[in-house]
Amino acid sequence: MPPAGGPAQDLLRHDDASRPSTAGEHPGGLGVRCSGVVHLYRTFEGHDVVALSGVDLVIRPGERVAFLGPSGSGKSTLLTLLGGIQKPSAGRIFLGEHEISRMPEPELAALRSRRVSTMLQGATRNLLPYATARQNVGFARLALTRAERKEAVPERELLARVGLEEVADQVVTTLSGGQRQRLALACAVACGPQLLLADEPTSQLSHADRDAVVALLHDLGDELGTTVVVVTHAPEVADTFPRTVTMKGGRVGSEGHAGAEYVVVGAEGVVHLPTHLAEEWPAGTLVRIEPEDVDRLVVSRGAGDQDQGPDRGRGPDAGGAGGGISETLQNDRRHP
Ligand SMILES: Nc1ncnc2c1ncn2[C@@H]1O[C@H](COP(=O)(O)OP(=O)(O)OP(=O)(O)O)[C@@H](O)[C@H]1O
Repeated sequence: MPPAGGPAQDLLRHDDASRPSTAGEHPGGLGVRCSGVVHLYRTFEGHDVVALSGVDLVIRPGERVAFLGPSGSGKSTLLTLLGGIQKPSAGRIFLGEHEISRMPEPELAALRSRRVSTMLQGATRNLLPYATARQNVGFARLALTRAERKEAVPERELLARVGLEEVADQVVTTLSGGQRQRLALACAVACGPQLLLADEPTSQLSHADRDAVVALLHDLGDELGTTVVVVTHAPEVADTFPRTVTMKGGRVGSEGHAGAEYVVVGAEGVVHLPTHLAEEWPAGTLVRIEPEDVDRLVVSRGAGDQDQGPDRGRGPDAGGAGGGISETLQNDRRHP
């Protein structure tokens, strides 16, 4: 297994210090700001599906974030919006100073080809299947000028750094799943992006391939300051990211920072209950919210709820202790 264990600067930097590389420019990361982002899909039958229902999110330049959340919660949709692949139905998205939600397509295409790389779910969706590994990297670099291409890390060297030197001239269809994913990553970083978005980059990989891909993603962040956002279902992958954003029902439900989990207050003061409580206190349940002090709320399901809540027909044993489950919510000001 290749460079995963190697020094961080090995990923893209050219060995010959006298020859500058695209990677050597250290362009830094691109920050992201989403405000009230809503996205609807129209199905063939003409129904609207609400994929995102009001996402407010800020990602700082150079941050590394893992998007988590149940299937259908909107992770992939949000990633494609950040990558400028789709435009939101409503709301605003900024990458750095640029508002991509209103950007004309030619400008958006330039951003996508030079500054933002999106790895779609499934390595082969990002690759030309009947081209060789080396040709794929060459294709990914078409947006570079001739001079920039000359300065960039040579294709073979880039492939060596993701452990694919031996298979540089093999066509994609002959590569293993892990090799394809590493090739997709090499293509994604080939122009030295400032924002890398990767949807399930480790799904269906062996543990060794998964760890190698994750290490490469972090190397990119270390080396170029690239902002890295991944969608993942794998706790082993999420654990390597300093920040997690958990999507719930089309918006940001909670965030993890340095191992602590925070519920996120949404528009109009809406918060999601922790999952274990949401099951016991179904939608429509009446709760009391009482301030205990300035940074603490007590949320309790009162006795009256048994008569008024939506589960009133479920009997006294259904869900929770009618007389007094309570949860204390604390606004932790240590949160960055
Ligand atoms: N092309 C589409 N047409 C219609 N509905 C769609 C389309 N793509 C996604 N959806 C719907 O939008 C919602 C969000 O989907 P999305 O794929 O973003 O969620 P996700 O959290 O990434 O799910 P998963 O973890 O399964 O990939 C889901 O209800 C999904 O069925």
